[in-house]
Amino acid sequence: MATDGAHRLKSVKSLPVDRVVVDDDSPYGQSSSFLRNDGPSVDDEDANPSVSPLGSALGSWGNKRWGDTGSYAAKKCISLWQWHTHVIQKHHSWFQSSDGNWELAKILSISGTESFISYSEGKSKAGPVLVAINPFKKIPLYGNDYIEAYKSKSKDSPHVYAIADTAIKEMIRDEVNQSIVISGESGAGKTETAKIAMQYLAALGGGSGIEYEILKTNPILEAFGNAKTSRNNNSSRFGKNEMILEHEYSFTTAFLCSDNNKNEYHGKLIEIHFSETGKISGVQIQTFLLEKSRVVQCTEGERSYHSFYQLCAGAPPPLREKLNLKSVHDYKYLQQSTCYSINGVNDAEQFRIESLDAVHVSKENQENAFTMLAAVLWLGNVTFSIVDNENHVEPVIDEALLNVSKLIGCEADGLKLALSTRKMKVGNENIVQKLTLSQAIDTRDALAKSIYSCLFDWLVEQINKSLAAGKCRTGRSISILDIYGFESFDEYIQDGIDWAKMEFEDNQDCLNLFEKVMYDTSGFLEKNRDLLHLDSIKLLSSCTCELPQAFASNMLSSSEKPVLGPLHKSGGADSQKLSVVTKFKGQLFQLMQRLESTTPHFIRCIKPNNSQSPGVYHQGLVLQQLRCCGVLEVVRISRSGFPTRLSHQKFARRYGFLLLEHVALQDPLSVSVAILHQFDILPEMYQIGYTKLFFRTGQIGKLVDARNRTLNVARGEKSRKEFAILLERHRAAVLIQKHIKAKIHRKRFEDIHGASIMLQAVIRDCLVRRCSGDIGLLQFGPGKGNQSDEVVVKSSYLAELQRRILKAEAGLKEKEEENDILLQRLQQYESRWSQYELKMKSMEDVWQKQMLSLQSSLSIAKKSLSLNDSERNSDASINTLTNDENNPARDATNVS
Ligand SMILES: Nc1ncnc2c1ncn2[C@@H]1O[C@H](COP(=O)(O)OP(=O)(O)OP(=O)(O)O)[C@@H](O)[C@H]1O
Repeated sequence: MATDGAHRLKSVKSLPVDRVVVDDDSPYGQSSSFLRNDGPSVDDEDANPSVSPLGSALGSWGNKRWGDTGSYAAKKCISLWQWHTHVIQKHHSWFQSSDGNWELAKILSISGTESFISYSEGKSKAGPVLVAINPFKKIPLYGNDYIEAYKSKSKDSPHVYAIADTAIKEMIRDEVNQSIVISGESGAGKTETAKIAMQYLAALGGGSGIEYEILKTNPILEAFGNAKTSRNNNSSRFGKNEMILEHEYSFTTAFLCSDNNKNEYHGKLIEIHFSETGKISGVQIQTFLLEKSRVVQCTEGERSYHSFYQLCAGAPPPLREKLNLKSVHDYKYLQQSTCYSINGVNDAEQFRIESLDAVHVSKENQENAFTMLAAVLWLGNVTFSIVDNENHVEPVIDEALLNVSKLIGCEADGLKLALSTRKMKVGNENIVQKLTLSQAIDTRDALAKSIYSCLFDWLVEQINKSLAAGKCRTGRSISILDIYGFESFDEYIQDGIDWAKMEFEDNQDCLNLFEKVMYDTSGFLEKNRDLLHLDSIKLLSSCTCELPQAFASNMLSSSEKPVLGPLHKSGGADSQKLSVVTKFKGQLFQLMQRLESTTPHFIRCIKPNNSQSPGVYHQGLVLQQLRCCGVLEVVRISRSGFPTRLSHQKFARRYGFLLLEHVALQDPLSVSVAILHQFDILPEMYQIGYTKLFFRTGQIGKLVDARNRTLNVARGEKSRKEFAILLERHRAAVLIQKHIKAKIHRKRFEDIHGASIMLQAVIRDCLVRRCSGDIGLLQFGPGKGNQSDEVVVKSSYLAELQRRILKAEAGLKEKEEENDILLQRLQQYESRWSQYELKMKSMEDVWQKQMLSLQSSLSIAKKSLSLNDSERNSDASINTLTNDENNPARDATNVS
């Protein structure tokens, strides 16, 4: 899905110069005009039915400003494609070539109704919305290498990873919760995209092992919440809203107008919590109404929930025996559609209890859950026989009825009564009303639907308990939602912002119409009346099995809540007023509340064909989705609203240090205003609220860049200081070394010198004594001296000589040892010295790099300054669509 080509709105190959006549049937404009409004438009009120010829259209573009600072105010009526084209280059446009395909091309010249164009390589980003086309096959664009590439920013092409990366980085940087809103029609790839986003977040925020458990929630939710539909073999029946598809404004209106019989809204919100260190600390899953009707009825070619088929095919023999499981062909709820299998899917293999193990659902609870699945299947086989001439019925006591009562743990008679009678209070009297066949079938099906949906909710609750964020929770989270979000005005109003300055197409009228109108619920809402009568709830609460009891108590407690729910005790006129609309509104309100505090990022999934085939691209279908999906709406809202919001405190704290004059002691509002002035932010580009500052798309980018640059300079300053200290140390070390070396050498010299002198003295002494002995002999003469005395003198002299020699040798040895020690010290000093040298070298490298990066940021800043100047004087709006770091437009993702 996220190939480069896939993320382009359309991949275009280079073709030779061609000659085309602008097609009157262009989906981007119905005549040769580029200003026809035949799709989602920037501003409908400017739609001009009197079309302009191509030449003048181009001419008029040349005078328009579509940059960040001008486009919000410009009122033009151009189609999405034209808009993109225009953003790329004003002389580019989309043309239909002879093979019927639409290609981006450069207009070389125009002659009358003919234009000479050159097809070119087209790259078009859809601003704050990532457009992801489902490839319907595995593509090598995911996994660790890609995660690393996006993490290190060595890749920045549009990708789900890029969106997830931005979300996680903005969460940490801004300390604001983020949301990734994934929308698209059934089969467009929302579920897969959500998984890919989760994969990235798990890789970046993983480490504790919880990321593995989080990823394991997907197979569980898919088994119990997904089913094969005509549009998607693995369609989430809790994570989608088929009604959006047909109506672009909002799902609220779409819901009303839908001709889809299911009339059920589905949704899923996965909230991933992070610890202070940016690691995942837990997850919270919120699912909205499950498509319950699928449990008891599904249309031709579709299937019920995967869990039923997986259980029947994959349950091990002991479990099979315990639940008295049969083949899928034997269950009436599954028989209706005559579709039992999915091409290429082995249901037995999909029966994977290790996922339940991974999220710590106990073996006992796993078996309880499978028992409920079997009970639902057997309920569908319960039949009725007419017992009187008023068409009243009673369930047939057969294998099905007995199995149900055994599986849920109730008496067969109790079940029989609950399915065929209804206790009512008329006045002060309690009466028992027998049910007709259709009423009994409704009651049976309502019980089956309730058991299944309660089971689903219970499973989600188990997952949430198991993966709840513990003490490490910081309150920061990224929510992944596969449904639309839209701008809320409440925040503007609360902050005193004049939101009349924003040109929104408000659908409040639709909402109002939708709410204050009284609907006749019979017929329209018939299928949504999952009314479970008190008798059935009482039956469940009387069951001996744990789960039915828990379901009953949940249903009773939710029925006591003031918000209208699916359950009404009376089952009378009041419950008829109960509408899906009310339920939907409550859910929507909660969702909006939750999302309002987040910075949203949008991914729009596109289905390239309806046959779920790889390599097949239906232009019309894609165009229709682009038109209906609201991509343009999101872009428009993000550009016309004030999507970037920061409290005065936060803004002052973050950017205050950039101020040239010292205003640190002033209040945050004054600091904020001073910053805005210093950076020449045009007054129409922001609004100052009571508590927050509101910025139009792209404005904050300038400040972010300045902040980063200044912080980089500060980092350079720090390195310089460190370098100076090291240099000083280095010099000191050299000096010390010099002195030590000199001292060592001097000492060595003195020692050797001393030893030599001593040796010389000893030898001289020896020689002198030898001479003096001879003289003595001569002097005393033989008669005067005594021979033995002479021997004594000589031997004592020799002994003295030896003693002195030994002493001199010992002295020498001692000196040598001292020398060794000194040499060792010298070596130590030398090795320390080389370490210092290495450190110095690396510091020099760092220093060099920092100098280079500073130089390059300086030149970028200079360039962007000169670009900004030239942008102000031209209509270039190219930058507004890119999410480039240096591009202010990246803030466009901050749409609420
Ligand atoms: N990125 C992808 N790579 C490969 N195949 C994909 C990708 N995205 C979607 N698909 C294929 O398309 C099918 C439908 O996708 P997915 O179930 O995510 O659609 P969806 O929009 O969630 O539909 P629904 O609203 O019905 O639940 C998937 O089962 C898968 O076969």
